[in-house]
Amino acid sequence: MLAAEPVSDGLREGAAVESRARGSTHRPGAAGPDGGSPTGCRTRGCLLGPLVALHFDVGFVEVRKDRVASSDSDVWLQRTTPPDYQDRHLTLGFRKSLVTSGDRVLFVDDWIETGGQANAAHLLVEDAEATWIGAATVVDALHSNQVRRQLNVRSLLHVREL
Ligand SMILES: O=P(O)(O)OC[C@H]1O[C@H](OP(=O)(O)OP(=O)(O)O)[C@H](O)[C@@H]1O
Repeated sequence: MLAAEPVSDGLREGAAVESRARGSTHRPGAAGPDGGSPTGCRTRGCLLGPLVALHFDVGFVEVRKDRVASSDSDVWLQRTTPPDYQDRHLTLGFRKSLVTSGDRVLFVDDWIETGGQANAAHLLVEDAEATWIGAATVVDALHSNQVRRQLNVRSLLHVREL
């Protein structure tokens, strides 16, 4: 869906600035059309996710990173990532009640590099017995084609274009 949109100069420039800010190897942060629920990793993913959700008039669910246990009694689904681009093992999660078996989920983020966070989100969607549509990112910096295929990643730009 995002890949069908023309890439504006502003978007390309924004991604390039982000790339420079993080160094040449890194980047800038989940979501669903057609009745699906966009999900988004804070913080950048949480800027993009709601915009995509508004565009498709569907719900948005934030994927929280390393959530601090709160006082509420809600049940959370949580998964720990494999090492991400910063070699971190992050615990990602969302309230169980927010994603259910009838939902179709598109993961929206600004950047994907190892695919660690998107992979954890994929497992969370499976835990919720919902359907994973794929991952839509602004920049694809994946090194592995296997991850791209497995998670059905679609991006506006490849990191080589920055
Ligand atoms: O493919 P991976 O290796 O998992 O990396 C991708 C993630 O890394 C960045 O988020 P970051 O953790 O830097 O936080 P941010 O969302 O606050 O930018 C990016 O926004 C993705 O969420």
